[in-house]
Amino acid sequence: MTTDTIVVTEAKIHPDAVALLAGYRLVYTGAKFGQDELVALCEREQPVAILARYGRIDRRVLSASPRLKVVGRHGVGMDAIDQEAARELGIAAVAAIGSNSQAVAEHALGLMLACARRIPWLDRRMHDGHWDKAGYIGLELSGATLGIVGCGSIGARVMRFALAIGMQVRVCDPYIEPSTLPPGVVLCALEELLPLCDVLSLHCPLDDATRGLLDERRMGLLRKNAIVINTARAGLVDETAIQQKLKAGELQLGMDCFAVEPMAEDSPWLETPNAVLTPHIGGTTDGGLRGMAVGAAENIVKHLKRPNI
Ligand SMILES: NC(=O)c1ccc[n+]([C@@H]2O[C@H](COP(=O)([O-])OP(=O)(O)OC[C@H]3O[C@@H](n4cnc5c(N)ncnc54)[C@H](O)[C@@H]3O)[C@@H](O)[C@H]2O)c1
Ligand SMILES: O=C(O)[C@H](O)COP(=O)(O)O
Repeated sequence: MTTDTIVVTEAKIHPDAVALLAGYRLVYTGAKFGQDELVALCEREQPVAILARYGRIDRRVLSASPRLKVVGRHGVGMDAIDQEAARELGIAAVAAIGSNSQAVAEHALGLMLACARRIPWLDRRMHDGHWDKAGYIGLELSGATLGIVGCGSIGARVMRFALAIGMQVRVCDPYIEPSTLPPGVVLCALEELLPLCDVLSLHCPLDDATRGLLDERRMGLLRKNAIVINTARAGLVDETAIQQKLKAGELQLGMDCFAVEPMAEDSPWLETPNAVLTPHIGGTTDGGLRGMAVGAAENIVKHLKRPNI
Protein backbone atom coordinates (compact mmCIF):
# COMPACT_ATOMS: atom_id res chain seq x y z
CA MET A 1 0.00 0.00 0.00
CA THR A 2 1.49 3.29 -1.13
CA THR A 3 0.82 6.42 0.92
CA ASP A 4 0.98 8.63 -2.16
CA THR A 5 -1.68 11.32 -1.96
CA ILE A 6 -4.14 12.50 -4.58
CA VAL A 7 -5.94 15.80 -3.96
CA VAL A 8 -9.51 15.73 -5.28
CA THR A 9 -11.08 19.15 -5.79
CA GLU A 10 -14.60 17.97 -4.98
CA ALA A 11 -16.48 16.64 -1.93
CA LYS A 12 -16.89 13.17 -3.44
CA ILE A 13 -16.50 11.42 -6.77
CA HIS A 14 -18.11 8.38 -8.38
CA PRO A 15 -17.38 5.17 -6.39
CA ASP A 16 -16.00 3.42 -9.49
CA ALA A 17 -13.29 6.09 -9.67
CA VAL A 18 -12.58 5.75 -5.94
CA ALA A 19 -12.13 2.00 -6.51
CA LEU A 20 -9.66 2.65 -9.34
CA LEU A 21 -7.65 4.88 -7.01
CA ALA A 22 -7.51 2.31 -4.17
CA GLY A 23 -3.97 2.31 -2.86
CA TYR A 24 -3.72 6.11 -2.94
CA ARG A 25 -4.71 8.40 -0.11
CA LEU A 26 -7.51 10.68 -1.33
CA VAL A 27 -7.77 14.14 0.20
CA TYR A 28 -10.99 15.97 -0.74
CA THR A 29 -11.24 19.77 -0.81
CA GLY A 30 -15.04 19.92 -0.94
CA ALA A 31 -16.72 21.92 -3.69
CA LYS A 32 -16.03 25.41 -2.30
CA PHE A 33 -12.55 26.61 -1.39
CA GLY A 34 -10.26 29.58 -1.92
CA GLN A 35 -7.17 29.58 -4.08
CA ASP A 36 -4.88 30.16 -1.08
CA GLU A 37 -6.53 27.23 0.70
CA LEU A 38 -5.85 24.94 -2.27
CA VAL A 39 -2.21 26.04 -2.46
CA ALA A 40 -1.77 25.50 1.31
CA LEU A 41 -3.40 22.06 1.07
CA CYS A 42 -1.06 21.01 -1.73
CA GLU A 43 1.97 22.32 0.20
CA ARG A 44 0.88 20.34 3.25
CA GLU A 45 -0.24 17.11 1.55
CA GLN A 46 2.40 16.99 -1.24
CA PRO A 47 0.12 15.17 -3.70
CA VAL A 48 1.47 13.16 -6.63
CA ALA A 49 -1.73 13.94 -8.53
CA ILE A 50 -4.69 16.28 -8.52
CA LEU A 51 -8.09 15.08 -9.68
CA ALA A 52 -9.50 18.44 -10.74
CA ARG A 53 -13.19 19.25 -10.76
CA TYR A 54 -13.68 22.64 -9.07
CA GLY A 55 -11.28 25.57 -8.81
CA ARG A 56 -8.37 26.80 -10.87
CA ILE A 57 -5.22 24.76 -11.13
CA ASP A 58 -2.89 27.70 -11.64
CA ARG A 59 0.89 28.01 -11.50
CA ARG A 60 0.87 28.43 -7.69
CA VAL A 61 -1.11 25.23 -7.20
CA LEU A 62 1.07 23.34 -9.69
CA SER A 63 4.25 24.56 -7.95
CA ALA A 64 3.03 23.76 -4.43
CA SER A 65 3.96 20.07 -4.50
CA PRO A 66 7.33 19.04 -5.97
CA ARG A 67 5.94 15.48 -6.09
CA LEU A 68 3.08 16.44 -8.43
CA LYS A 69 3.17 14.43 -11.68
CA VAL A 70 -0.29 14.67 -13.16
CA VAL A 71 -3.51 16.67 -13.12
CA GLY A 72 -6.45 14.53 -14.24
CA ARG A 73 -9.39 16.68 -15.25
CA HIS A 74 -12.82 15.53 -14.09
CA GLY A 75 -14.31 16.31 -17.49
CA VAL A 76 -13.16 17.76 -20.78
CA GLY A 77 -12.62 21.53 -20.57
CA MET A 78 -9.00 22.34 -19.73
CA ASP A 79 -9.40 26.13 -19.51
CA ALA A 80 -9.14 26.22 -15.68
CA ILE A 81 -5.75 24.49 -15.76
CA ASP A 82 -2.62 26.51 -16.55
CA GLN A 83 -1.36 24.15 -19.23
CA GLU A 84 1.67 26.26 -20.07
CA ALA A 85 2.84 26.18 -16.43
CA ALA A 86 2.16 22.42 -16.30
CA ARG A 87 4.35 21.90 -19.40
CA GLU A 88 7.14 24.02 -17.95
CA LEU A 89 6.99 22.13 -14.65
CA GLY A 90 6.90 18.72 -16.38
CA ILE A 91 3.42 17.92 -15.03
CA ALA A 92 0.98 16.10 -17.30
CA ALA A 93 -2.48 17.71 -17.62
CA VAL A 94 -5.00 15.30 -19.09
CA ALA A 95 -8.66 15.64 -20.11
CA ALA A 96 -11.19 12.82 -19.72
CA ILE A 97 -11.92 12.94 -23.44
CA GLY A 98 -15.46 12.04 -24.48
CA SER A 99 -16.43 11.27 -20.87
CA ASN A 100 -19.62 13.34 -20.80
CA SER A 101 -20.39 14.01 -24.45
CA GLN A 102 -23.72 12.15 -24.57
CA ALA A 103 -24.94 14.01 -21.48
CA VAL A 104 -23.93 17.43 -22.81
CA ALA A 105 -25.30 16.79 -26.30
CA GLU A 106 -28.66 15.75 -24.82
CA HIS A 107 -28.65 18.90 -22.68
CA ALA A 108 -27.90 21.10 -25.69
CA LEU A 109 -30.83 19.51 -27.53
CA GLY A 110 -33.02 20.06 -24.46
CA LEU A 111 -32.10 23.75 -24.32
CA MET A 112 -32.76 24.06 -28.05
CA LEU A 113 -36.26 22.61 -27.69
CA ALA A 114 -36.93 24.65 -24.53
CA CYS A 115 -36.08 27.88 -26.41
CA ALA A 116 -37.80 26.94 -29.68
CA ARG A 117 -41.10 26.19 -27.88
CA ARG A 118 -40.55 28.62 -24.94
CA ILE A 119 -41.30 25.77 -22.55
CA PRO A 120 -39.81 27.27 -19.32
CA TRP A 121 -41.61 30.58 -19.89
CA LEU A 122 -44.95 28.85 -20.62
CA ASP A 123 -44.50 26.65 -17.56
CA ARG A 124 -43.89 29.67 -15.31
CA ARG A 125 -46.96 31.40 -16.80
CA MET A 126 -49.13 28.28 -16.33
CA HIS A 127 -48.09 28.07 -12.67
CA ASP A 128 -49.11 31.72 -12.34
CA GLY A 129 -52.56 30.86 -13.74
CA HIS A 130 -52.16 32.07 -17.36
CA TRP A 131 -53.29 30.26 -20.51
CA ASP A 132 -51.11 31.72 -23.30
CA LYS A 133 -52.47 29.73 -26.24
CA ALA A 134 -53.69 32.72 -28.23
CA GLY A 135 -50.87 34.29 -30.20
CA TYR A 136 -48.38 31.54 -29.38
CA ILE A 137 -46.22 30.38 -32.29
CA GLY A 138 -43.32 28.01 -31.64
CA LEU A 139 -40.32 27.47 -33.90
CA GLU A 140 -40.41 24.06 -35.59
CA LEU A 141 -36.86 22.72 -35.61
CA SER A 142 -37.43 20.44 -38.60
CA GLY A 143 -36.24 22.44 -41.60
CA ALA A 144 -34.53 25.07 -39.43
CA THR A 145 -30.78 25.62 -39.82
CA LEU A 146 -28.45 24.67 -37.00
CA GLY A 147 -24.92 26.05 -36.94
CA ILE A 148 -22.47 24.03 -34.86
CA VAL A 149 -19.19 25.63 -33.81
CA GLY A 150 -16.79 22.84 -32.86
CA CYS A 151 -17.72 19.43 -34.21
CA GLY A 152 -15.83 17.17 -31.80
CA SER A 153 -17.22 14.62 -29.40
CA ILE A 154 -20.21 16.74 -28.27
CA GLY A 155 -20.77 18.77 -31.44
CA ALA A 156 -20.89 15.61 -33.59
CA ARG A 157 -23.55 14.12 -31.31
CA VAL A 158 -25.62 17.31 -31.49
CA MET A 159 -25.23 17.19 -35.28
CA ARG A 160 -26.63 13.64 -35.40
CA PHE A 161 -29.57 14.54 -33.11
CA ALA A 162 -30.33 17.57 -35.31
CA LEU A 163 -30.21 15.54 -38.53
CA ALA A 164 -32.56 13.00 -36.95
CA ILE A 165 -35.20 15.69 -36.37
CA GLY A 166 -34.83 17.09 -39.86
CA MET A 167 -32.67 20.15 -39.26
CA GLN A 168 -30.28 21.52 -41.87
CA VAL A 169 -26.81 21.44 -40.32
CA ARG A 170 -23.77 23.61 -41.01
CA VAL A 171 -20.51 23.22 -39.16
CA CYS A 172 -17.65 25.58 -38.36
CA ASP A 173 -14.54 23.74 -37.23
CA PRO A 174 -11.13 24.57 -38.70
CA TYR A 175 -9.68 21.24 -37.58
CA ILE A 176 -11.99 18.70 -39.19
CA GLU A 177 -11.91 17.12 -42.63
CA PRO A 178 -15.03 17.95 -44.70
CA SER A 179 -15.06 14.32 -45.89
CA THR A 180 -15.80 13.14 -42.32
CA LEU A 181 -19.15 14.98 -42.29
CA PRO A 182 -22.40 13.20 -43.26
CA PRO A 183 -23.90 13.98 -46.68
CA GLY A 184 -25.69 17.33 -46.72
CA VAL A 185 -23.76 18.81 -43.80
CA VAL A 186 -21.82 21.83 -44.95
CA LEU A 187 -18.54 23.06 -43.46
CA CYS A 188 -18.17 26.83 -43.42
CA ALA A 189 -16.35 29.76 -41.86
CA LEU A 190 -17.87 31.36 -38.75
CA GLU A 191 -18.94 34.66 -40.31
CA GLU A 192 -20.46 32.86 -43.28
CA LEU A 193 -22.34 30.59 -40.87
CA LEU A 194 -23.85 33.18 -38.49
CA PRO A 195 -26.37 34.87 -40.85
CA LEU A 196 -27.71 31.44 -41.87
CA CYS A 197 -28.50 30.10 -38.40
CA ASP A 198 -31.91 29.71 -36.79
CA VAL A 199 -30.00 28.02 -33.98
CA LEU A 200 -26.30 28.36 -33.16
CA SER A 201 -24.76 25.82 -30.78
CA LEU A 202 -21.24 26.26 -29.39
CA HIS A 203 -19.11 23.18 -28.76
CA CYS A 204 -15.49 24.32 -29.08
CA PRO A 205 -13.00 24.64 -26.22
CA LEU A 206 -12.26 27.98 -24.56
CA ASP A 207 -8.72 28.96 -25.48
CA ASP A 208 -6.82 31.98 -26.79
CA ALA A 209 -8.30 31.51 -30.27
CA THR A 210 -11.94 31.15 -29.16
CA ARG A 211 -12.19 33.61 -26.24
CA GLY A 212 -14.90 36.17 -27.13
CA LEU A 213 -15.71 34.29 -30.36
CA LEU A 214 -19.33 35.47 -30.22
CA ASP A 215 -18.74 39.18 -29.61
CA GLU A 216 -21.22 42.01 -30.12
CA ARG A 217 -20.37 42.48 -33.81
CA ARG A 218 -20.78 38.79 -34.63
CA MET A 219 -24.02 38.62 -32.61
CA GLY A 220 -25.25 41.32 -34.97
CA LEU A 221 -24.74 38.92 -37.89
CA LEU A 222 -27.25 36.44 -36.46
CA ARG A 223 -30.87 36.39 -37.67
CA LYS A 224 -33.43 38.25 -35.57
CA ASN A 225 -34.73 35.89 -32.89
CA ALA A 226 -32.02 33.27 -33.54
CA ILE A 227 -31.42 30.86 -30.67
CA VAL A 228 -27.89 30.66 -29.23
CA ILE A 229 -27.02 27.56 -27.21
CA ASN A 230 -23.89 27.65 -25.08
CA THR A 231 -23.07 24.48 -23.17
CA ALA A 232 -19.33 24.96 -23.80
CA ARG A 233 -17.82 27.85 -21.85
CA ALA A 234 -18.99 31.35 -20.86
CA GLY A 235 -15.83 33.00 -22.18
CA LEU A 236 -16.85 32.18 -25.76
CA VAL A 237 -19.65 34.76 -25.57
CA ASP A 238 -19.66 38.44 -24.57
CA GLU A 239 -22.12 38.11 -21.68
CA THR A 240 -22.93 41.84 -21.43
CA ALA A 241 -23.58 42.16 -25.16
CA ILE A 242 -25.83 39.11 -25.29
CA GLN A 243 -27.79 40.30 -22.22
CA GLN A 244 -28.54 43.51 -24.13
CA LYS A 245 -29.65 41.57 -27.22
CA LEU A 246 -31.89 39.38 -25.05
CA LYS A 247 -33.46 42.41 -23.40
CA ALA A 248 -34.06 43.95 -26.82
CA GLY A 249 -35.82 40.73 -27.90
CA GLU A 250 -33.32 40.18 -30.73
CA LEU A 251 -32.04 36.76 -29.65
CA GLN A 252 -32.93 33.79 -27.46
CA LEU A 253 -30.39 31.89 -25.38
CA GLY A 254 -29.90 28.52 -23.71
CA MET A 255 -26.88 28.83 -21.43
CA ASP A 256 -25.18 26.34 -19.10
CA CYS A 257 -21.81 28.01 -18.38
CA PHE A 258 -21.18 31.40 -16.76
CA ALA A 259 -18.24 33.72 -16.17
CA VAL A 260 -19.15 33.75 -12.47
CA GLU A 261 -20.06 30.33 -11.07
CA PRO A 262 -22.00 29.98 -8.81
CA MET A 263 -23.98 32.99 -10.00
CA ALA A 264 -23.78 36.10 -7.82
CA GLU A 265 -26.90 37.20 -5.92
CA ASP A 266 -26.99 40.44 -7.93
CA SER A 267 -26.08 38.83 -11.27
CA PRO A 268 -27.51 40.62 -14.35
CA TRP A 269 -28.61 37.16 -15.53
CA LEU A 270 -31.38 37.22 -12.91
CA GLU A 271 -33.07 40.04 -14.82
CA THR A 272 -32.43 38.72 -18.34
CA PRO A 273 -35.48 37.69 -20.39
CA ASN A 274 -35.52 35.21 -23.31
CA ALA A 275 -32.84 33.09 -21.65
CA VAL A 276 -33.09 29.50 -20.41
CA LEU A 277 -30.34 29.12 -17.81
CA THR A 278 -28.93 26.01 -16.17
CA PRO A 279 -26.16 25.84 -13.52
CA HIS A 280 -23.33 24.13 -15.45
CA ILE A 281 -24.95 20.71 -15.29
CA GLY A 282 -24.59 19.73 -18.96
CA GLY A 283 -22.38 16.74 -18.11
CA THR A 284 -24.05 15.90 -14.82
CA THR A 285 -25.99 12.71 -15.46
CA ASP A 286 -25.32 9.29 -13.90
CA GLY A 287 -23.33 8.31 -16.99
CA GLY A 288 -21.59 11.67 -17.26
CA LEU A 289 -20.52 11.75 -13.61
CA ARG A 290 -19.20 8.19 -13.82
CA GLY A 291 -17.47 8.88 -17.14
CA MET A 292 -15.76 12.05 -15.91
CA ALA A 293 -14.54 10.55 -12.61
CA VAL A 294 -13.46 7.20 -14.07
CA GLY A 295 -11.79 8.93 -17.04
CA ALA A 296 -9.85 11.21 -14.68
CA ALA A 297 -8.89 8.32 -12.39
CA GLU A 298 -7.73 6.16 -15.31
CA ASN A 299 -5.62 9.00 -16.69
CA ILE A 300 -4.03 9.59 -13.29
CA VAL A 301 -3.24 5.92 -12.68
CA LYS A 302 -1.81 5.57 -16.20
CA HIS A 303 0.54 8.50 -15.65
CA LEU A 304 1.60 7.52 -12.15
CA LYS A 305 2.46 3.99 -13.31
CA ARG A 306 4.61 5.27 -16.18
CA PRO A 307 8.32 4.69 -15.58
CA ASN A 308 10.29 7.91 -15.11
CA ILE A 309 12.19 8.79 -18.26
N1 LIG B 1 -21.39 22.23 -19.89
C1 LIG B 1 -20.64 21.22 -19.53
O1 LIG B 1 -20.85 20.63 -18.49
C2 LIG B 1 -19.54 20.75 -20.44
C3 LIG B 1 -19.21 19.39 -20.41
C4 LIG B 1 -18.23 18.94 -21.29
C5 LIG B 1 -17.57 19.83 -22.11
N2 LIG B 1 -17.88 21.14 -22.08
C6 LIG B 1 -17.18 22.07 -22.98
O2 LIG B 1 -17.39 21.63 -24.31
C7 LIG B 1 -16.16 21.69 -25.03
C8 LIG B 1 -16.18 20.65 -26.15
O3 LIG B 1 -16.15 19.35 -25.60
P1 LIG B 1 -15.88 18.07 -26.54
O4 LIG B 1 -15.88 16.89 -25.64
O5 LIG B 1 -16.79 18.07 -27.70
O6 LIG B 1 -14.40 18.39 -27.02
P2 LIG B 1 -13.70 17.90 -28.36
O7 LIG B 1 -12.25 18.18 -28.16
O8 LIG B 1 -14.10 16.50 -28.70
O9 LIG B 1 -14.28 18.85 -29.49
C9 LIG B 1 -13.94 20.19 -29.61
C10 LIG B 1 -14.03 20.55 -31.08
O10 LIG B 1 -13.83 21.96 -31.20
C11 LIG B 1 -13.04 22.19 -32.36
N3 LIG B 1 -12.40 23.50 -32.30
C12 LIG B 1 -11.25 23.87 -31.69
N4 LIG B 1 -10.99 25.17 -31.90
C13 LIG B 1 -12.01 25.64 -32.67
C14 LIG B 1 -12.31 26.91 -33.22
N5 LIG B 1 -11.48 27.96 -33.08
N6 LIG B 1 -13.44 27.05 -33.95
C15 LIG B 1 -14.27 25.99 -34.14
N7 LIG B 1 -14.03 24.75 -33.66
C16 LIG B 1 -12.92 24.59 -32.92
C17 LIG B 1 -12.06 21.03 -32.38
O11 LIG B 1 -11.51 20.84 -33.66
C18 LIG B 1 -12.96 19.88 -31.95
O12 LIG B 1 -13.54 19.24 -33.06
C19 LIG B 1 -15.10 21.45 -23.95
O13 LIG B 1 -13.86 22.06 -24.31
C20 LIG B 1 -15.69 22.08 -22.71
O14 LIG B 1 -15.25 23.41 -22.56
C21 LIG B 1 -18.85 21.62 -21.26
O1 LIG C 1 -15.40 20.46 -18.96
C1 LIG C 1 -16.27 19.65 -18.66
O2 LIG C 1 -16.21 18.45 -18.97
C2 LIG C 1 -17.46 20.13 -17.92
O3 LIG C 1 -17.47 21.48 -17.76
C3 LIG C 1 -17.65 19.35 -16.69
O4 LIG C 1 -17.66 20.12 -15.58
P1 LIG C 1 -18.01 19.47 -14.17
O5 LIG C 1 -16.97 18.44 -13.82
O6 LIG C 1 -17.99 20.63 -13.24
O7 LIG C 1 -19.37 18.86 -14.29
